[in-house]
Amino acid sequence: MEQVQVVDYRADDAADRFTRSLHETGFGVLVNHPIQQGLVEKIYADWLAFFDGDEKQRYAFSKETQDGWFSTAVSETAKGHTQKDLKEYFHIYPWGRIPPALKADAMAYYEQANALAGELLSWVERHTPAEISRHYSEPLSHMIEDSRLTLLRVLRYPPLNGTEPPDSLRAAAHGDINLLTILPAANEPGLQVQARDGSWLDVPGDFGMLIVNIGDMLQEASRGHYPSTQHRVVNPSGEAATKSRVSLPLFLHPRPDVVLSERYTSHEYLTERLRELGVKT
Ligand SMILES: O=C(O)CCC(=O)C(=O)O
Ligand SMILES: [Fe+2]
Repeated sequence: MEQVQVVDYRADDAADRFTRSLHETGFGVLVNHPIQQGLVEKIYADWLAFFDGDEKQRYAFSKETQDGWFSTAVSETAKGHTQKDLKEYFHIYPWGRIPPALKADAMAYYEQANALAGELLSWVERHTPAEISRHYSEPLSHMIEDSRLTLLRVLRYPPLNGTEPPDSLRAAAHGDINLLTILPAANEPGLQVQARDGSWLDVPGDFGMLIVNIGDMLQEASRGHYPSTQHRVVNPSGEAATKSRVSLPLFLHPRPDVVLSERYTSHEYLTERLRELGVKT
């Protein structure tokens, strides 16, 4: 496949190069973007401490609302896989439960990332061929306006101790469900994307970069023009296996009533996929 491009957000041709990378690989990476790296690093440090402590026990996730802490025992099994991922995570919604001491920074980040996402969606829209975009039921950036479902996930992949089931990965190969995902580079490597020939390539992820990928809902709405590419997080070995990995994806979700295609509204699509993941009844 073509390479995932690293694009300077401030360049004149940024929108063009970035959306071409999304079209060709499902991924694009930004540097010199407006998200504050200091805020990201503070969130990483504070949440690593949270996951190391006991307070998380009071935030067990709700199947109904999907907010709160998902322990390693309940974490997702990627579609088509049998082993659970080696991860725990916390789902943050502006209306949801969140430890009070962590709330202000998380909300500040949510606002910044959501604002940037709106702009990136308008880049995506502007660079969609007319024969595709005429099928969008509304402008893409409208689809996320006032959405209560856009989700900030703080992920913690614990150190490995050698007792992990064989074949289990930090995150098994999967496509994201939502429209677009915005992901600051994690504190440790491991994220890979699948090429058309089936091989796995490292996603550029120097500290400070911002990784963006297409989700299944945008693939559905764009009739495949923007592909939702399989990606995964591989297990570290040696010294790196003793370290936790933390990452912070924002999953942009449309309002539930948004029509994605003739087959699906966004609500129908999400419900079907959460059932498959085993986190909803
Ligand atoms: O942790 C990462 O780098 C990626 C996480 C991811 O792909 C996901 O949670 O959907
Ligand atoms: Fe993902």
